[in-house]
Amino acid sequence: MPPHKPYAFVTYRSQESAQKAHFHLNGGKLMCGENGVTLYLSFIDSGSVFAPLPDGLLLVEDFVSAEEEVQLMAAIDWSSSNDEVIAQKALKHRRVKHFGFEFRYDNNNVDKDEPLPAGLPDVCLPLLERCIKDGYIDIMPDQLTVNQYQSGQGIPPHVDTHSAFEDTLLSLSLGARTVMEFRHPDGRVVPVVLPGRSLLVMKGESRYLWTHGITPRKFDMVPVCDLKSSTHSGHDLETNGSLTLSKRGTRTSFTFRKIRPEPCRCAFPSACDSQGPPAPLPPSPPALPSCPSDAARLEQEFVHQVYDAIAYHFSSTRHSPWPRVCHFLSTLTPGSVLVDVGCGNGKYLGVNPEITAVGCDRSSALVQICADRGFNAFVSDALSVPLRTASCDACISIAVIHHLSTQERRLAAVRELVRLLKPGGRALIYVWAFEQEHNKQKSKYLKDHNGKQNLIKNTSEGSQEPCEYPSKCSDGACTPTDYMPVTDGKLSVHTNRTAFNTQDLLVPWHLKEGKRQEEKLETSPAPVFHRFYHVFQQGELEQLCAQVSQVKVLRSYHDQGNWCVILLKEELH
Ligand SMILES: O=C(O)CCC(=O)C(=O)O
Ligand SMILES: [Fe+2]
Ligand SMILES: [Zn+2]
Repeated sequence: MPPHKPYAFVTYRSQESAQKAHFHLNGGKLMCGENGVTLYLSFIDSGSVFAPLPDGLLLVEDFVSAEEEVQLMAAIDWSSSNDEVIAQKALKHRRVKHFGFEFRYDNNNVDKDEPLPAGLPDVCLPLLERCIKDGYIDIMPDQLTVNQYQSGQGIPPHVDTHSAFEDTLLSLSLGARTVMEFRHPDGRVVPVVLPGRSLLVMKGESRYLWTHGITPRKFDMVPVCDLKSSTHSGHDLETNGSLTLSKRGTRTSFTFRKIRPEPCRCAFPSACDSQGPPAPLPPSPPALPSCPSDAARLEQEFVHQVYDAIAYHFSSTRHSPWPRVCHFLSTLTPGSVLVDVGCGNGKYLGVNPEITAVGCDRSSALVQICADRGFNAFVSDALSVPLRTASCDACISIAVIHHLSTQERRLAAVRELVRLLKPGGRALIYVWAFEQEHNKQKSKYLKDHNGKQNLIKNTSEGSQEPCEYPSKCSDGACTPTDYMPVTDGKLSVHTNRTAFNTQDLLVPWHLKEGKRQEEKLETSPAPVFHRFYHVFQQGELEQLCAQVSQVKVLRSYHDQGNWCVILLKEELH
């Protein structure tokens, strides 16, 4: 049982006995004291802990002796603040010192023309020579970053900038054991136990494609065999496959890197800043999905990956909460539990301070932005939210369900929202409307659209993406069949500020990057990403909700280019 955590891990010898325990214990009452407690069980896959290391990753245990460890630690003077000599930064999560070149966390790069006066400390040279002799690296590193983590501190998942450093990264761990997580873009996670005095060599795929990071926490779950001294080898029967907790202490790491003089030419362009962002235009637009796995793939590529890539820019265009959503939130009674499914940057999570608001989003980059703003948010798919049935007084899902690519999945998303609601609870859903003009009123965006300036903007506050009202639709005579996907079955790419002529489409997002990238813009155009949308026709959202049992549509309305419903979950009789 991790200290101060309200849960425990239990390991079973076989899957059958684990299933049996789950069946008999989950939801059961345990009498203790007057009230008793309810047990909730869920399966945790410990498989990843025993997964093979990512390609190109090598862990060399006992790379330095205990004496060398002492010498290396002593060589770092944390009290000095002489920025002329070495760049020292007190980062929120850990202490950092740079030698050779400063690594700048504002642009994630190094000033290659401005070496620091102090090169690598002399004590490092013997062990670097050993690295060359043993074949861990080919060239002598010229940059060193020393990180010091107290128990509970960490470093966010990242790939060391390709254009800044050559292939091989060496990370020497000193002091306390910790766990570093490697994540592949396909979702695989491999925790790697780093004992003190070990050397981690990251090359190839593990360096270029997988992110590495240390989750800030005070205890790690580690295989029992990793706690034994390295002289005791062999996984005996008792401990084979068992996990235990390892308490974190202070860990100091020396990361040695070689500055890269030329742009990176690695074989992983999707993660390579030298080789630009992924193909700006889909070479061949995808077709509407014909099976569930196609649908999931389409959304993965044309929704999830895009939001992760544009998260910061997207968030900077989403600051004002929409008034009618705020009004809904203000009607919730104090103490209500609200979940915002697809919460984006969390702009609705703080609107009503008298309720408990929790957000979730598919994009971990957006969830990170929520966390940075002090909101409760977690990564989750809208089709499977890890919250208990009937646990929420209210749900909102604003501009989310239109990103699902089949009717079944949009229906499943509504069902999932309703599942979360307590009987008597209410849900508010917004989806982007095919009709951008309602009751002869253009959406706010269209009214605001009066100059070239707006043309480069992706969005305006109060409305979704630009769309001029389709002239042939203005009499309301269009039927759904007029707007089926285009000819060859491929999705069409929507041209901003032109009429929708189909309900299923790809909407471009022109990434406007930060200052550093603006400089780059002079030579290369802003990258364009494409998001899948299914824009809803009048009545379609209500029809969808009508298929869900135990819920009724309290109200439906058009708000600034969106169709909206408020649902009420009925009491069971
Ligand atoms: O602490 C470590 O081993 C890794 C540090 C790291 O990833 C970095 O500074 O880029
Ligand atoms: Fe790193
Ligand atoms: Zn690269």
